[in-house]
Amino acid sequence: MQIYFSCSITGGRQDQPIYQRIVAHLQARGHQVPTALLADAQMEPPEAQLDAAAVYARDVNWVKTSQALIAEVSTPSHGVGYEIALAESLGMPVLCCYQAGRKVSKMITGNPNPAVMVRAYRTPEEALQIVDAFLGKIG
Ligand SMILES: O=c1[nH]c(=O)n([C@H]2C[C@H](O)[C@@H](COP(=O)(O)O)O2)cc1CO
Repeated sequence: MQIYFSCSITGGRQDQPIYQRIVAHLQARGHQVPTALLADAQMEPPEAQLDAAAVYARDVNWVKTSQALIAEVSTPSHGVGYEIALAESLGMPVLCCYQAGRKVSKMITGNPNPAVMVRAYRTPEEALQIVDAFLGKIG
């Protein structure tokens, strides 16, 4: 399926290695990830060439054409929060995962919607297990 992977850019890139692990895991399972480039360590130079309106239109279209959204929310990000709310409003299944011990907005952790799964992980391997559990639930 097509899965929108959402991760912090402007909010900070310190969690980039886990973004890449999650995207590689999804692709290895045969899923299409239109935002795969955003998980890349070298993401910033090409992406920075695009103007804001082009990024917004592209990403909203990618969310709308995806069957699920997976967000890594350890680092607070306006864009990630927006994308989560957009996917939720479209009735899509959403996974928000984050490293245990990180401070995550109560607007994420307090969401009672059963279609929005919020999970903490302790290791990258556990993050991938959570991704698999989410995929198993929606698949
Ligand atoms: O250059 C960009 N390209 C892009 O696709 N985004 C989208 C995808 C990410 O999941 C999310 C990151 O938002 P933020 O930049 O507020 O951390 O927004 C965000 C930016 C920069 O704001």
